Amino acid sequence: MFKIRRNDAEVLIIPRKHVDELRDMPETKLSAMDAHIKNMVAHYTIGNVSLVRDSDLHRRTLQKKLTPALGTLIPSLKDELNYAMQVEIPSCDKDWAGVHINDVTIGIVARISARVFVGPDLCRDTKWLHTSIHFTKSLGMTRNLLRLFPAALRPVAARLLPSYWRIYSNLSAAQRMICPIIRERRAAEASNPDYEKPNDFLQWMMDEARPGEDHPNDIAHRQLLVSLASIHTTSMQVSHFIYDICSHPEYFEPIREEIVSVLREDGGFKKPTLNKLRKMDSFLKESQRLNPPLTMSFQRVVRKTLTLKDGTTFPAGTHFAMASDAISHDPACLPGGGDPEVFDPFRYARLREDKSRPENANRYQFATTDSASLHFGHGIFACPGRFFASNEIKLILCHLLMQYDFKFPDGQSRPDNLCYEEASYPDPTATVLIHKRPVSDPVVARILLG
Ligand code: HEM
Repeated sequence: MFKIRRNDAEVLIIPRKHVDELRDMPETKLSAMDAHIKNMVAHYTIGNVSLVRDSDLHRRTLQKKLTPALGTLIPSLKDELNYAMQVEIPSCDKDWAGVHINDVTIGIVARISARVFVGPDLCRDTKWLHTSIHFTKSLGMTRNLLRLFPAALRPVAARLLPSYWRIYSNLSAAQRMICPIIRERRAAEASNPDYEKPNDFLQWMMDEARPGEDHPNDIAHRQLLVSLASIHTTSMQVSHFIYDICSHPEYFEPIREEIVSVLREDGGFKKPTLNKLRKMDSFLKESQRLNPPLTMSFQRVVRKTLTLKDGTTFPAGTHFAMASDAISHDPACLPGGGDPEVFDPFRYARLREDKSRPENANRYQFATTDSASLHFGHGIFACPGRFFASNEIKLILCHLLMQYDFKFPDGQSRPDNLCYEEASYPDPTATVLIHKRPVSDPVVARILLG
């Protein structure tokens, strides 16, 4: 056990052996949200901290409404994806085009997520797309800068940062766009017994909201917080995948063969289709293992002094985390053995297909967490959007990989990731070359393009 000193806080790194005892401890004892609030410097970046501290409306809605609806969302995600690819990918039919792939993936993810979050009209509104993307950028920048200042100076420092003011102008813009929609929907529901409610995350939050959680301004703010939690995390994963497959081009064919075989077998994107893409799932997990979004995860703040079974005591207020990146590089934590420094994208697929271990079939998936795989967190406060993220990423990759070839420009290799404190990002300035390819299988072409 050791402490690391971040610019703004001391974080205790605890051993992996404790994670199973801690994973399901209730918020009253151990708080994931208190850690998020500290990490986000939320008194400045969110402002109304009680929105997230005293209510879990968006987490509840993700778990109770979004995840169970995943199978039914594929047609609208796919529809928006075809449109998003036309808008976000430059023309490259005749020749290779250079792109900053991270810009492309942010654009695509923001658009298709918005289709599910706010419905078919607002998701094509460039003002909404700009607001949801730039809210995250401004908030991230403000958080990083404010972490450099002692708490006493933050009230002054925040007001000197243009990014701080941008957070609140993005929030006002979101409220101006979302609040009238909420009011219209409520009025329609109250006045028309045959009113059919829209099937989007905004509506699910409206339905799920308890008294005190239902003010339109707060729902709009939450909608931005869900964008914050989802757009950049998901698009970074797609960018890492593209960087990794360009570094290991021998994997294009096996992944494409799997897509063709699964789509032909199912005749389209049916409910189980994306789960059948085991090689792609394994590639994603390996890519995340070596390029995690955070080097330390499972961050929690102890609310009441806590004594574990082995006598270890954490005083109230302790902020701890697991060294999730170091764990990913520990040979003892690598399922199936092997060298953790080697990029072996099908290592998890092989484990799942091992007929002598039928219990493995549903383990080691991209979206599953365990004490050795902590990049979505773990336990009751693990990322509630990870199943949606996994589906969305696979759908995007099926379309991108079947319709485009990718490679690095001559002489360029995988760009190093950028790091700031515990956060790590794919280099947004690296260029990838992209070229349209024909989808030769007619069944797959109809499914993807239809
Ligand atoms: C590859 C993409 C993603 C990654 C790597 C990721 C990672 C994480 C991690 C590490 C946490 C903290 C978990 C913990 O402390 O145990 C988290 C929390 C969270 N994630 Fe994700 N996430 C992703 C996508 C998404 C998406 C798509 C959504 C929404 C649709 C989402 C919504 C959230 C929310 C709301 C929380 C805070 C949970 C709370 O309220 O306690 N995430 N995520």
